[in-house]
Formats: sequence, C-alpha cells, structure tokens
Amino acid sequence: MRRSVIGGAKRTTTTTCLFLLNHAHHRSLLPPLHHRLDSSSSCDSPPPPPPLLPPLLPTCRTPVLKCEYAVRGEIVILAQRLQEELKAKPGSLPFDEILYCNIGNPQSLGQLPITFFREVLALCDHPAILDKAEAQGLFSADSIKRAWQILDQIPGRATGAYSHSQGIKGLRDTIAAGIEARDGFPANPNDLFLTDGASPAVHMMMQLLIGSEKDGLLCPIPQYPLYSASIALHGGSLVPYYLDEETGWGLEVSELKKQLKEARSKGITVKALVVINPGNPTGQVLAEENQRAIVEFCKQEGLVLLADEVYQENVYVPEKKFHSFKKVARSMGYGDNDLCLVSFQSVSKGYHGECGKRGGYMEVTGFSPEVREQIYKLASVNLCSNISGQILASLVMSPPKVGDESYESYSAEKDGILKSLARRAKTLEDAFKSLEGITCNKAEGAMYLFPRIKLPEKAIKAAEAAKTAPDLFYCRRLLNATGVVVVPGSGFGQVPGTWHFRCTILPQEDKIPAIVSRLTAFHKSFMDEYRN
Ligand SMILES: Cc1ncc(COP(=O)(O)O)c(C=O)c1O
Repeated sequence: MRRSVIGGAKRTTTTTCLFLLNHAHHRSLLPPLHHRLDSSSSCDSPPPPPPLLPPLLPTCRTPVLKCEYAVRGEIVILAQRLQEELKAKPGSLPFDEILYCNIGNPQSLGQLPITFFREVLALCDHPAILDKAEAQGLFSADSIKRAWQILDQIPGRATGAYSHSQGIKGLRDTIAAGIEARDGFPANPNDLFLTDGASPAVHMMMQLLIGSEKDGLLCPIPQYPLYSASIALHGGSLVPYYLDEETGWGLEVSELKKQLKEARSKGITVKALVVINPGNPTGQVLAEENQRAIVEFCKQEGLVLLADEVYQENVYVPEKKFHSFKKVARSMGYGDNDLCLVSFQSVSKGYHGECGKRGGYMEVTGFSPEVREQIYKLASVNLCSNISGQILASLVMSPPKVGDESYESYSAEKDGILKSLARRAKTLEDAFKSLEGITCNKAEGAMYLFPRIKLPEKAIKAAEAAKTAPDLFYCRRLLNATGVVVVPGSGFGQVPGTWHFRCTILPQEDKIPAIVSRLTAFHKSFMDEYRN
C-alpha cells in the first residue's frame, strides 16, 4: 500500500478508494437498465433478489477513484445535510445557522459584485437596451461605452456564439494590455488562452504534461487540491515539496532541489514546478528575491513553471506586494528562450469574487510553436470558454480608470472589499492564536487561514478508534457542535504528524463575532474533554 502525502500520515491509497467506493454507491451508480427490467419481469415466481450493482472498478478508471477534492468533501456533505435538517426541523440542532468557512466563494456569503462589471455584462448580453433612451439613466456612461467597444470586438456582436478557441481576439488584446500595464513588460495576445476559470487551464496543462505515472510535478504541500486531483486524474505523480510553517510558509529552493533529486532517483521525470502565489491554503506572499531564485531553479533544471496567480489582487499587508513570475523572469533578462512559464489568472478571486461566471486565462510563454499547436488543439477540443467569462476577464484586467464616470464608485467598492477582507483575516488570526494549542501564520494574502492544532494524544486515539484522520475528527466535531464549516488539513497535505484546518476569511463582518465565539467555546470544551 502506497503512502499518500495528501491523506496525511495515516491515509493510504486503499483507504482513499474505499471512501470513494462508499460514496459512489450511494449516489449515482444505478444498475444498467436491463438489470432493472429483468428484476421486475417475473409474475409467478418470487421476485429474484435485486441484482448486484455493477462492480465499481471496471466502471471507473483508477485515477478517478484516486482523485480527492477536500474543499467539497465529507465535511461539506455533512454541512449540507445539517442545513436540510435545520430547514426541516428548526431548533433541532445546537445552532441556528451553518457558517460556511470552507471554500473561496465570496458572493455565496453575501459579497456584492462590482457594479461596473455587472453593468457591462448586462449590456453585452442584451444589447437591445443600448438603443433605449432609459439606458443613459440606468447605466454609467463608461459602462455603455465599454459595452459598445466589446460588442464591436465580437463577431456579429453575438455573445451566444462560439468564439475562437483561445478567446475573442479583441478581449485578448485588452487583457494583454492589462498584463503589460501591471508588469511593465510586453504581453502577446496570442499567448493568452481564455478559459472557464483557472481550473480548466490547469487541467489542460496536466493533459499536456502528463503521459504516465513516471511524469511528475513538484507541488507545494500544503497545496490547493485542484493540483493533487488533476495530477491523479491524469495519472501522473505529485512530487511534494514542503512549505516551511516556521518561516510563515516559506518556499525554500533547497527543499525544491532535495525533492527533485529524490524524485529523479526514483526514475520520475519531473516536468514542472507548481507555485501558488499568494498561497492557498497558506496565505503567504512570496518575496521578489525568493521568486528570482525559483525562476533560476526552473531555468537550470529545465522545468515548466506553473504559476498560479489567481490571488494576485488579494494582498493585505503593506510590507508585501504581488509580483507576477513573468515580470520577475523578464526583469532577470529571461525571455521565451530561457523559461517555459504559464501564469493562471481567474475572475473568481481578487476583490470581484465572480466564481460562478467562470472566467480566467492562462498566459503561456516560452514553448516551441509545435507545443503551442498542441495546447491550441487541447483548447479547441472544448470549442471555447463561455463569453460572459471572457468579457469579465477583460474587465478585471482593464477596470475603470481615473476620469471615467465609474472610477470613484468602482474604487470605493474595491477598496471596501479588500480592507474588510484584511480586517476579517486579522480578527480570525488573533482569535485562533488565542486558543490553547493553536498556532496560526498571518494571511498576508489570498482568502484563508491555515491554523495548526496540537491535538492531545487522547483526541488522536479517539480519532483512530473512529477510523478518522485526527483533523477530520476535530472538524467534524466542530461542525456538529457549532455549524462552523472548515476543511481538515489532510485535504491539502501537511507534514506527517501535524494537524491543521483551513478557514476562509470570507464570511461577512457581522458574522465574524459569532464564528469566533462558537469556535472558542467549542475548542475549550474539546480540549477539556481530551486533555492528556
Ligand atoms: C489557488 C487556486 N487556483 C485555482 C483555483 C480555481 O479557481 P477557478 O477555477 O474558479 O478560477 C482556485 C479556487 O479556489 C484556487 O484557490
């Protein structure tokens, strides 16, 4: 049985499969139709026993069974069940509301969309409004102007038509100009692939890079489980490198070198390095000097650098600043001939949090024309990404400017959200740090805190008796007692023998006191129950 980093010290690939087996049988794997018909066709003999469900393994490929996605996993399924229970029988649980702190989905928790973005989207989707006199009163002048500009870039002004597989050229021009304004280095619209959020872009790169389990990708631990899931789905090997919790989740190049060497000694061809900056679930923002060392490492070792930069707008501390890896590489004098670099961006995060609109892009640089052709082929198999998401990606990279009618309201909305996120991060960090046995690094960026819990031996034994990872045990108890939903650290990977959970900073500010007081009361009673 192979030990899995993602499952923590005690998990094995076999346990992963068993967990998924149970769930899949409960959900959708009905017997084939002829079995169901056969079982009800006999009138004079007693009905035969119900047919066995088709065996799971021949139906589902092993990579599908191996793949796990904790942010929508067991705890969240339990939370949804409790929510139903609360609805059916109010007052039946020790809390009156489920408080979701499990996923980076800001608008599901009451964050409002940015007005300018939505005005432009509405006008593009129903251009007939643009000709009505009332439009001038209902929409800002710059959103009307922007909608016309965008519609003029779309062939036939048809947002309901497929586009070029890389995305509408005019929108890519706008995004390239936005990248150039951000970095101070040119960006080529032909390097951009517009996608339905960053996730499909990541999957596309995995499809490109992974041919067998001998192909590996260096991934941070802890990591966002999109990477472990996607590597598992495509049958590759995750080569872990550990972030250093003691130094605020530092990314040490010496650790990258060590893990690369070890993977190569096992016959793994390491193809790429994944870096998430700002980090999920860890919230650190990399220093530019550190990024330079990472770029140098990738260049020296011939690794593709997969830079997940979806939290680039989410930086909360004045001493840190986001620098794109492309800017860092270009400022070192490295161009297309030196480094293969893919940067992922999304409309789901930042201050806009438009997760449901499914927009994003990847900027692909340094690959040969032949490889680029293959990436284009992969994109074209999906035809194109959705057009509203494409428009939104262009707006995010080119928001209103000083002098535009919307500029002031746009800035006020953006600053209000980012400042509030910074306050929420600090309040939650302080609350975690005040609890017995919990340490917590600062959320310098992104949308999460990842506190470490030093669980008493008795609690670990109780978890083992319940055949549960200790952090899952803690999170389940927390949910059942308080309605607060957090994700166990084992879903992201952690140093074996350490236990964490991830808590988003996204609940609205008026909910934070309730979260803090419920968590504090629960934690005290949990520790009292299990103190050694
Ligand atoms: C680090 C990171 N990358 C990528 C994604 C994928 O986001 P989306 O597909 O919504 O763009 C997420 C979502 O939470 C994330 O946290």
